[in-house]
Amino acid sequence: MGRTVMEVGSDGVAVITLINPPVNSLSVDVLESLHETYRQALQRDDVKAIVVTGANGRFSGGFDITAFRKFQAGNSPAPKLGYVSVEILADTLEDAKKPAVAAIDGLALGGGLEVAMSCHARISTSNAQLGLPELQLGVIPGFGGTQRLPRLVGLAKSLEMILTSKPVKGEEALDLGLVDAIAPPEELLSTARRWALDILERRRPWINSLYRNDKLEPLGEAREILNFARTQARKQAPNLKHPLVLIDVIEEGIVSGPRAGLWKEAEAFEGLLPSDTSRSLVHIFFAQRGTTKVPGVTDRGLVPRPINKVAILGGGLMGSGIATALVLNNYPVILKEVNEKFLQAGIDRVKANLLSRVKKGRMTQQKFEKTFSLLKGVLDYDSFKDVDLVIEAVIENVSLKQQIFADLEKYCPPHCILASNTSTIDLNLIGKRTKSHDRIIGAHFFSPAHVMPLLEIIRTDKTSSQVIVDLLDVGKKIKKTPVVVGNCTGFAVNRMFFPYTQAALLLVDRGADIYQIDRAITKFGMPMGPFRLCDLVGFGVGVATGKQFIDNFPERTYMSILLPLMMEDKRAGESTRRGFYVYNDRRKASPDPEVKKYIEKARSMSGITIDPKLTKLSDEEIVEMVFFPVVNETCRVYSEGIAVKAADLDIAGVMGMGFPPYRGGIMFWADSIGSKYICSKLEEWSNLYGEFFKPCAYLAERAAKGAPLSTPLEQAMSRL
Ligand SMILES: C[C@H](O)CC(=O)SCCNC(=O)CCNC(=O)[C@H](O)C(C)(C)COP(=O)(O)OP(=O)(O)OC[C@H]1O[C@@H](n2cnc3c(N)ncnc32)[C@H](O)[C@@H]1OP(=O)(O)O
Repeated sequence: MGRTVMEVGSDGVAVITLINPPVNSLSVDVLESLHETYRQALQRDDVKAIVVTGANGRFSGGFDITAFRKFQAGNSPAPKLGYVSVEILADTLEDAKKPAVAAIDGLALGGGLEVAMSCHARISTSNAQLGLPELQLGVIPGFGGTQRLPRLVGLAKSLEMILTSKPVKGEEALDLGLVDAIAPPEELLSTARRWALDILERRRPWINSLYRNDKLEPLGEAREILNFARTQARKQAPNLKHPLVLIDVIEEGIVSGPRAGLWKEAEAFEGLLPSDTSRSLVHIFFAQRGTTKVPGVTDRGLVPRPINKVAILGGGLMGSGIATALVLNNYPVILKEVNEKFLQAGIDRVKANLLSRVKKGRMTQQKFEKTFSLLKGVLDYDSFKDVDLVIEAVIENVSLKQQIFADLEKYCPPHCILASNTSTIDLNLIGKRTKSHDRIIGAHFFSPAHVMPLLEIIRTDKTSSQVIVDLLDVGKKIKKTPVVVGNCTGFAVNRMFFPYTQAALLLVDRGADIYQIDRAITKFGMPMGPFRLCDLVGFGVGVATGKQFIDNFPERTYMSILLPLMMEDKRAGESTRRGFYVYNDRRKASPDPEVKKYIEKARSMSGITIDPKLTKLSDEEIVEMVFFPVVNETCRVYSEGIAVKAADLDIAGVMGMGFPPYRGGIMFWADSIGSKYICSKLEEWSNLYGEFFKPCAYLAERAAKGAPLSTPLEQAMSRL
C-alpha cells in the first residue's frame, strides 16, 4: 500500500515523504495519507513549515494509472478528482497557514507536479523532469494543473508543455519560473527546509500559484493564444477531442477565475476518462511496459551480461542507423564493410546522423566528437575476437547471410551474440551453416534505426533465454521498445503489415481510387496511406518483400502487377520522383493523373474487371477493407504463438506501422469493433474477391463464440 510518512526536525520543519514504489504514484491510499499527514502537520505546534518530497529520489510519477485501468474495466468507481483537487490540494495544502515547499528529485509528472505546484515554492535538482503528460493518456491534468501551470509559466508555454506532454528539466523549469531554485541532490532537502522557514519569516514570498496573475497574458491576448492553439490542435490531431477540452478548461479559469477552472477541470476529466481514446492510450501505456516481460525468459532471474563492444556488418542505411543508435548510447562500435568506398560511406552516414543533432542543438560539438570517436571502421574480422554482440545488417540475401554467420562463428568469441537485422528471412535458414543456434537472434530495427522506437527481437526455438535477456537490456539502454517474437517469414511486424498494401492494391485493381484510399487511411490516423508509403519505401523493396510472402503464404497473398508494371517505366517511388504520386524538389507529393493508364493496363493484362461497388466505397468501408485483412493476419501471428501477448502486437503495430495509439493497437481496436462483425465482413469479401480475405481459423472460432480476439491464448484455447 502507498503511504506518506512525516518526520519533524528540530528546526520545526515537517518533511512529508510520498512512498509508493517504484515511482511514488499517487494512489488513493497515498492521497488520503497525504491529506491526513498534512492535517497532523498543520495541527502540531512543533511544526512551523512543511517540505513535501518523494522517496528514493523520485518525487512522484503522478496519479496512479492502474486506477484508470480498473475504472475503465468497470472494476472500480471513478476517482474523486474534484475532492482531491479542491479539498486536498487547494484547501488543505495551498490554503494552509503554514508554508510548504516541494523538494523535487527524479520526476514530478502529472499529479506529482500538481502536488508540487500546490506548495508555496519548489526546489528541484537540475536533472529532475517536470511535466504534465496526461494528454498521452487521453485525459487532461486533473489536480489543478490546467490552472496553476499557466499562472506559473505563462499561457503559451503551459499550453506547449501540456499539449506535447513533454517534461522540462530542472534548469529550464527554473528559467520558466516553475521552480524557485536548483539544488544538488544531497542538498535538496536542506535547501527546501531553509526555504520553507524563509517563507515563514517573510524573507521569501509566500505564493499561492492558483491566485497568481502576473504571468498570465491579458485577456485579449490570452484568447488569441487559445484560439491559435485550438486551430493547431484541430489540424494536428483531428481525431482527438481531449486537447480541445484542455483548452476550454484553461480558458474557463482565465475568464471565470481559477476556482471555477478547478471545478470545470474535474468535471472534464471525469468526462474523458471513460472515452475510447483514454481506454486505448491507457492500454498502450501498460502494453508498452509489458513488452519487456517475457514469460519463461525474463522471470527466470537471469542477469543481462555486460556488452562492452558491438560489431555491425554493413554500413548501409540500416547498419549506419543502428551504429548511430549504439554510439549515441555509449557503446563502442566496429563497423565492417567489404571495401574502402562502402566503409567510408557508412562512416559518413553515422557522422551525418550525429551532426544533424548538433545542427538542431540537441548535441554539443564536444559530445559529437566523443560519440563519433566510439565508431571504428574495419574491412576484416581481425578485431572481432573480443566483441560481445554482432549485428548483421547486409542486404536481404540468404546465401550471403549464411556465409557471414559461418564466418562470425569462426571469428567471434564463443559467448558473442550473433544477431541479424533481417526483416523477413527465417533465422534458422540464416544460421543453417553454423552450430551456434543458441546464440543466434533477430534484432530487427526500423528505418531510420536511430530514430524509430521499435526493436523487434526474434527468437528461434533454440535461442537461449540468456541471449534474449541480453538483447532486451541493450534495447533498453538504446531507448528502444522491444517486442520479442517467434521466428517465421516476416516475423510479426512485416506479417501484420503486408496485407495493408495488398488490400489497397486489390481495391485499386478492381476500381477504387488510389488517392481516396490514402486520404481515408490518413483520416483514420495512419501517418500516410498505403500508396504514399509504397512510394516512400520504394517499389523495389515492396516487390522483394512481396515475393517472400508469395513464396511462403501463396494461398493468401494478393499479387497485383501494378508495381512491376510501373517499375518498367522507371516509376519506382519517391527516389525516382515518380510513383503513385509525383514529387517536386521539396519532396512534396501530388497525385498524378498518369497513374490511371498503368492501372488500366494492369487490369487488362490480368483480366480484372471493375466492380462498381468498389468505385463508390465510403471512407469507413475503405478503412475496414484495408484493416480487417491486417487484423486477420495479426490473429494468425498470435494464434501461431509468434507473439505471446496480444498487447505485444498492439505495440508492434503502433510503433512499427504507425497505427494510431489512440486506437489502442490492431488487436485492441479489433476488439472494440467485435470479432463477429470483422469475421462476417471478411467472409463476405472472401466470397466476392477471393482467398486474400478469408478469415483464419482463430478469428472464425473467436467470432463463433462472440469472444474477444486478444484474450490470453491459453484462455482462448481452453474456451475454444
Ligand atoms: C489527476 C492527474 O492529473 C492525472 C495523472 O497524474 S495521470 C499520470 C501522469 N503521469 C504519467 O503519465 C507518467 C507515466 N509514467 C511514465 O512516464 C514513466 O513510467 C516514468 C517516467 C514515470 C518512469 O519511467 P521508467 O523509469 O522508464 O519506468 P517505467 O518502466 O515506465 O515505470 C516503472 C513502473 O512504474 C509504473 N508506473 C509509472 N508511472 C505510473 C503511474 N503514474 N501510475 C502507476 N504506475 C506507474 C509502470 O507501469 C512500471 O510498472 P511495472 O514495473 O510493473 O511495469
